Amino acid sequence: MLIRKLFKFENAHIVRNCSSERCRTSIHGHSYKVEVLLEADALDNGQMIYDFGLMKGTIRDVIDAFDHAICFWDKDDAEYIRLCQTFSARWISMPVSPSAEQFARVFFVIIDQLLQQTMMANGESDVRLHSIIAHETETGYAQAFRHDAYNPRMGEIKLSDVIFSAQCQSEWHDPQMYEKLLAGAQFQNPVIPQQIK
Ligand SMILES: Nc1nc2c(c(=O)[nH]1)N=C([C@H](O)[C@H](O)COP(=O)(O)OP(=O)(O)OP(=O)(O)O)CN2
Repeated sequence: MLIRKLFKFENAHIVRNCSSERCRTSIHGHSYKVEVLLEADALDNGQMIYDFGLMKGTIRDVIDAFDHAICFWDKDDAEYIRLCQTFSARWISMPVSPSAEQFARVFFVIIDQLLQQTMMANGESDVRLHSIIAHETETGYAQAFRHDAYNPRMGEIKLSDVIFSAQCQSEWHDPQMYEKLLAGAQFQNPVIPQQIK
């Protein structure tokens, strides 16, 4: 079974080398919608795949870091990158260009690792990330599945190569969250008392 939770953020970018002239030559923004799809073959103690409320912890934090931020490809022009970092407190450096396709892949890799390092505490047995859908506009989206996220032909995404500005990190519930993710630390879901056994 699949469940889906929708997140939203506003973000600015430029996508180098693409066919659409406006897109490759001018900084512009989108109201993104990101769908996180989880799957499992069993239910937890609340008879859910994964409580939607749990997705409002580290998963929401990491997506919300992109809100009101500018994203750039770390291979972009050095002067452009310097100016982004100078004039925007909120920026994210990515190892791939910020197309809808790559946003979907980047979110997949980060959220997949977050889930792997999360200590489940309510009977979730095999919850796993199914896919990420990144809607760039009302009419266009990209959906990344596991084989896309880790496909070297689409560019390797190492977690350590996704860099969040200090301002982006400061608004997380735990500003050290990404450092902990990189270090392999565990994230503990809340343990709740069972009302009916
Ligand atoms: N496959 C992709 N194609 C395009 C992407 C992308 O990320 N993946 N991105 C862009 C631009 O960012 C552009 O702003 C969005 O393109 P488009 O859908 O053409 O935007 P419109 O606002 O013109 O959409 P309409 O709903 O058709 O008016 C380009 N392509």
